[in-house]
Amino acid sequence: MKKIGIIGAGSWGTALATVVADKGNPVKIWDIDAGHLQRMEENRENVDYLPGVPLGENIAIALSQEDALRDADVVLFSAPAQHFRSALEGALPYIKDDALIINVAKGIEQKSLKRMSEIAADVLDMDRYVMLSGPSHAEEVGRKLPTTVATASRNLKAAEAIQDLFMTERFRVYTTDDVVGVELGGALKNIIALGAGVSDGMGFGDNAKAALMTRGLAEITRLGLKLGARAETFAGLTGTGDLIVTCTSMHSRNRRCGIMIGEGMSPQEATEKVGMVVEGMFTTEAAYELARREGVEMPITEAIYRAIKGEIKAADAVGMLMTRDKKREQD
Ligand SMILES: NC(=O)c1ccc[n+]([C@@H]2O[C@H](COP(=O)([O-])OP(=O)(O)OC[C@H]3O[C@@H](n4cnc5c(N)ncnc54)[C@H](O)[C@@H]3O)[C@@H](O)[C@H]2O)c1
Ligand SMILES: O=P(O)(O)OC[C@H](O)CO
Repeated sequence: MKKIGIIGAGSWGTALATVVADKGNPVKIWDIDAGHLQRMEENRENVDYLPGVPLGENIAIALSQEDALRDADVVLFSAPAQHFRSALEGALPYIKDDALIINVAKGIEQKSLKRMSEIAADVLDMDRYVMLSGPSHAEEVGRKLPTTVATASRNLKAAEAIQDLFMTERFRVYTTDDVVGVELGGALKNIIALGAGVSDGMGFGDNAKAALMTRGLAEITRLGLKLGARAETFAGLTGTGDLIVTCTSMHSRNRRCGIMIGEGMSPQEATEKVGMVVEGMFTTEAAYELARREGVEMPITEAIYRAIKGEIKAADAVGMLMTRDKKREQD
C-alpha cells in the first residue's frame, strides 16, 4: 500500500482519491479553501464539487498541508493549472525526497506560457514527475463508470508505478513518455470544447461540431509537432479521446461554459455560472500567445480568443472561420 497526499480537493482530486482509496491505499486530501475542507469533513462528501460520491474510510481530510504530505509516498496535485506553480512551491518543503509527484491539471501558465512539466522542471527532479491525463470526467469516475487514461513521464518506471497505483477493473491506465504531447492534447482540447459549446449554444448542428473537432485537432497537432510532441499521441486517449469527451459531454465545464456564451451570456458571467474551473478560458489566451510566438497558424484558437476578449461576437467568429482563404485539407 502507498500513502497518497492530494493537493486540491476539487471534483477531480476527489474522484481520483476514491480510485486509489477503494484499492486500500490511505489518502489524505488538502485544499487551500479551509471552509470547503470543513464541509467535506462534516458531510463526508465533496458537496461543493462532487456531490453524491461518499468519501470512503481510507480518505482523510488533512488538518494541514504538512499533515497531507509528511508521510506521502505519492503526491497528487489537482489544483487548476494557473495555481499549479504556487501549489507545488508551497508543498515542496513537506514532500519526501523520494515521493513521486503526479499532476492532473490541464493547462498552460498564462504569465510564462509554460506547460505544467516545464513549471515542475523549475523546481523538481523530473524523473519523479508524472502527468495523468485522458478522457475522464470526475462525475463518471466518482460513480465507478469505466474510464481510461494515460500516465506520461520521461521516466517510464515512474509512469508505470502510477499506472499500477490507479489501475482497477473500472479505471484503465496506459503509459507513454510523450509528456509534451499529453500535456498539449489535454490543455488545448479545452479551447475546442469551448468552441463546440458555443456552436451548440448558437443552435448549430453536428456538422459544425464535427468540423470544429477535426480542424481543432489539426491545429493542436500543428502546435504540438512544433514543440516536439509526437503526432501519434494526438490520435490517442489524451488527444482525440479527450477532445471527444470534452466536446460532447454535458459534464464538461468547458463545453457548458461555451453553450452559455453561444446563447448570449458574457464569457465572464458564463464562467462564474459554471462554478468550477473552466481551464479553456485561461488556456485560450496562453495558446494564442504561444502560437504567435512559435509562428503556428491556429485559426480556431484565434477566433475563440477574439470572442472571449470581446473583440468579436460569437456569431462573427463563425464567419471569420468559414470565410478564410481556401486551403488544401493537409496544409
Ligand atoms: N473535473 C474533471 O472531471 C477533471 C478531469 C480531468 C482533469 N481535470 C483537471 O483537473 C484540474 C482541477 O479541476 P477540477 O475540476 O477538480 O477543479 P475544481 O474547480 O472542481 O476544484 C479546484 C480546487 O483546487 C483548489 N485550489 C486552488 N488553488 C489551490 C492551491 N494553490 N492549493 C490547493 N488547492 C487549490 C480550489 O480551492 C478547488 O477546491 C483542472 O486543470 C482540470 O482541467 C478535471
Ligand atoms: O469538464 P472539463 O471541460 O473541465 O473537462 C474535464 C476533463 O479534462 C475531461 O477529460
